[in-house]
Formats: sequence, structure tokens, C-alpha cells
Amino acid sequence: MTQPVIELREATKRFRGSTGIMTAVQNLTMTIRPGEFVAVVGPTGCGKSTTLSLVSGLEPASSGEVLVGGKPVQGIPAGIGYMFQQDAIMPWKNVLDNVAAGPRFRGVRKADARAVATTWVERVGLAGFESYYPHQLSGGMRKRVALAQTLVNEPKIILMDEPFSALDVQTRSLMQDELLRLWAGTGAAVIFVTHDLEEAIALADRVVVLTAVPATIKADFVIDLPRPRDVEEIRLTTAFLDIYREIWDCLREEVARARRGATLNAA
Ligand SMILES: Nc1ncnc2c1ncn2[C@@H]1O[C@H](COP(=O)(O)OP(=O)(O)OP(=O)(O)O)[C@@H](O)[C@H]1O
Repeated sequence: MTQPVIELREATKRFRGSTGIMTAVQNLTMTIRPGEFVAVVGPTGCGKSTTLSLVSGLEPASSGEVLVGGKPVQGIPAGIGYMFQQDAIMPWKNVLDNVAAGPRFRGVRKADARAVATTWVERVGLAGFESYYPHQLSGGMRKRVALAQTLVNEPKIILMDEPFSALDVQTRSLMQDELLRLWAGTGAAVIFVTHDLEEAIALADRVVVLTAVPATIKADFVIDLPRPRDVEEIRLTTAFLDIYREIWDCLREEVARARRGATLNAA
């Protein structure tokens, strides 16, 4: 069996806040193999982003272990691509130079960086827009740039934190399809954090449900839907609806617990 590319072993993260120490993630154990697409869902504020921060090295674990490529995470590991709700596009660079920025940063010669960036601009469907600046692009086009910026670096791991949640419903579906199409050829492992259970099921090989804060794993569902997938089509299938019901039953309890917690805190 292939070795995991990401492993969290009893990982715990505590933060010092104004009211004392709070535990955001507790004894979280999770394994992700190369090429696997894992969606993480859970109630608002449960610790999803913190879990990503542990893998990306942005936050060290307070206890337990986090391994990337079999090595303990110390600092930010190489070979990780990111995509967040807010894109990291540079407003002063055009589309091509935004996409070429990653390879340039890694020391690739300008002409070579632009050549590989051109390929990725085409792959994400933006051929002809190379010289446009971010303010001249729609929200969906900006997401395409962000996707190209991430994939041009050929990451082994892609961490995505609600990357499409700010988009309108139609653009969102388009981007989900684009993501699946482009990811299919990369062999990268993906952790995709989302509030949207439909999105999680449509995209992923596994959906991991986290508990209300502190986050730990409540359940790990295998999504046995065939690939390639068309996200609009697959949502309408009986198999999809059956899986949705099963996972929602599990997630609903945690959402209710999180709400009760929020009400108690507010009282
Ligand atoms: N740097 C920090 N310092 C203090 N507390 C933090 C820090 N980062 C996160 N937290 C707390 O940890 C808990 C989990 O936050 P996190 O952002 O991981 O949740 P989330 O599930 O991603 O949230 P959302 O669903 O709103 O996106 C929250 O109570 C949050 O306030």
C-alpha cells in the first residue's frame, strides 16, 4: 500500500486567547495518500482551518505529530500549494506574470517561467487574457488565475480552504468541474475544507466529518461515485442523495452541538 503523504497522529492545537487557553483541534488522527481528494466538513468554527494550518506548518501542533511526506512538519514544507477563499493574486501583475510568479520565485528563468505559465493559463481557460490585470477580470476568472498559480508549481499536496465560497452558484459549479479536470492529471493529494456538504461529496474521494470545537474526527466516509464526474449531473443521482443523507445525519448532530455551545456562550 502506498505511504501516506499527509499524516496527523493525535494532533492537538491549543490557542491562548483573552479568556484563557482554548483547544481548537484535539487528538486528530487522519491519513491521506498520494492522489487522494479529501474534503473536510464540520460546523462553523470547529477547527477546519486550524487543521489545514497544522499541515501547512503555519501553526505548530501543541501535541501529537503532523507528518508530510513521512517527515515531521517543521516550518512550511516544500511542495504544498494553497488556495483560500481570498485569492492571492497580485493586482500590479497581469495574468501571465501572476501565474509565472511561483516558478520565478523558485529561480526558474523568466522566459521558461513565462512559457510554463502560458501553458497553465491555457489549461484554466484564460488563453487570450494573458495581458489582463486582475481588476479587469470577473470573480470566476480570478479563481482560474488562482488555480493556475497553484498548479503551475506542480504541488504534491494542495490545501484548499473554501476556495469557491465567494462565487455565485453557477460559477462555483464551473470552477468545481475545472478543479476536478485539472487535478485529475496531477496525482496531487488534496485537502478541501468546505461548509458545503454537496460540494464536498461532488468533489472528494473521502469526506471527513469533524466534531464541534475542539475538532476531532467524527466519521470518515468513502465516496464511491465514479470519475470523471460532472458536478451538476452527479448531484442528481440516487447514489449521491443516499450518501448526502447519510453524511448529513452525522454532521447535523455536530452542527446542533455547535449551536447549543454558541447559545450557552452568549448567555
Ligand atoms: N490564531 C488563533 N488564536 C486564537 N484562537 C484561534 C486562532 N485560530 C483559530 N482560533 C480559534 O480556534 C477555533 C477554530 O477556528 P478555525 O478557524 O480553525 O475554525 P473553522 O472550522 O475553520 O471555522 P469556519 O467554519 O468559521 O471557517 C475558533 O474558536 C477560533 O476562534
